[in-house]
Amino acid sequence: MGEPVTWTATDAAAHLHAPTAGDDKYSRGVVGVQTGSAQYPGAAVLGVEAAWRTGIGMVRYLGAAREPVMARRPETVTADGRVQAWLMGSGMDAAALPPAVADDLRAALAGTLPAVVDAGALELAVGAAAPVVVTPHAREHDVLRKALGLEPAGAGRVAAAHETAAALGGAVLLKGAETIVTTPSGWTARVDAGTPWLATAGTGDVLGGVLGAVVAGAQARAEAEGETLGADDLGPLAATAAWVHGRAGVIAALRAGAGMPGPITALDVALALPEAVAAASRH
Ligand SMILES: NC(=O)C1=CN([C@@H]2O[C@H](COP(=O)(O)OP(=O)(O)OC[C@H]3O[C@@H](n4cnc5c(N)ncnc54)[C@H](OP(=O)(O)O)[C@@H]3O)[C@@H](O)[C@H]2O)[C@@H](O)CC1
Ligand SMILES: Nc1ncnc2c1ncn2[C@@H]1O[C@H](COP(=O)(O)OP(=O)(O)O)[C@@H](O)[C@H]1O
Repeated sequence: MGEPVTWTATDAAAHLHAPTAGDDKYSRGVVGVQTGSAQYPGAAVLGVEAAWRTGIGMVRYLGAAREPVMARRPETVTADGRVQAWLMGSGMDAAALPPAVADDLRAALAGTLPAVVDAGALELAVGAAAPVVVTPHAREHDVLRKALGLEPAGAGRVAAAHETAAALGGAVLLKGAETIVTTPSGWTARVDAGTPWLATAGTGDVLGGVLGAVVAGAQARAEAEGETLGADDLGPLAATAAWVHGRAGVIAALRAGAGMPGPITALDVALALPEAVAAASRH
């Protein structure tokens, strides 16, 4: 494992791309979203909102929470079709995945398109053919490690996250006050751009949407060059998403407290994403 880099605004800016005159909605990337459930419809709304507000050509929502998603974001497309990356698992309970949903997730993970795998889909990432980036919090990390035959992580978060990435053959974004991102080859970053006000329900679902949009955009650019993303490419993209999410949390908290950090909701974070993206682009 290499020495962890500290991810900065300049690093994030290098992985965020404003549209140009030559772009159209497809060239900017389409993210296919399989999130939410009857139990957790809100997670789907939050991830879709976040993907749109990070900047993306199209969000294709194919999960079980179409009604609330469309009520909030009518620009979302619910028809099946081509995508450049998948976002899956937020707002799903692994123990209660309907068989048809599990089949759809497995089919996506058996393909070649990059996938952002969160919450209820994490264990399905084990053995995936697709390049994956998983986004566990501490407890989900231990559940994933168990599925990989590893012991609980303990205190050494960086080493443990890398061990998980190597065993999985995928990138790992380990959430917490400090976010760790690491890839199978050993590339590792620390991202500490946020605020403890982010410790509120649904902010992880927002992060999933940010990362889905960033990965779909990068895959669209790779495809235009006749290339495709691999698991190691997903590390810097994940660190960028964590930076943007953290900065959006700070912007939202300062807005909520009229200049001093104040309490925020996950939707506040999603609404602050355009300013966070613009803040990175200034570097
Ligand atoms: N509006 C919506 O639709 C929302 C939907 N959501 C969706 O809900 C689903 C379940 O997600 P969840 O992570 O909240 O798992 P849940 O089964 O409640 O917790 C089980 C136990 O895990 C632990 N634990 C939890 N967090 C931890 C952490 N950060 N770091 C360490 N440990 C942590 C804690 O155990 P303890 O530490 O208390 O023993 C807790 O009792 C998932 O699909 C998600 O996307 C949420 O995003 C919220 C908004
Ligand atoms: N104390 C903290 N300081 C900074 N960021 C935090 C803190 N606690 C949590 N976060 C961030 O908030 C988000 C929480 O995600 P997650 O645990 O998945 O919550 P949820 O499942 O409710 O969406 C992550 O991006 C995490 O890094």
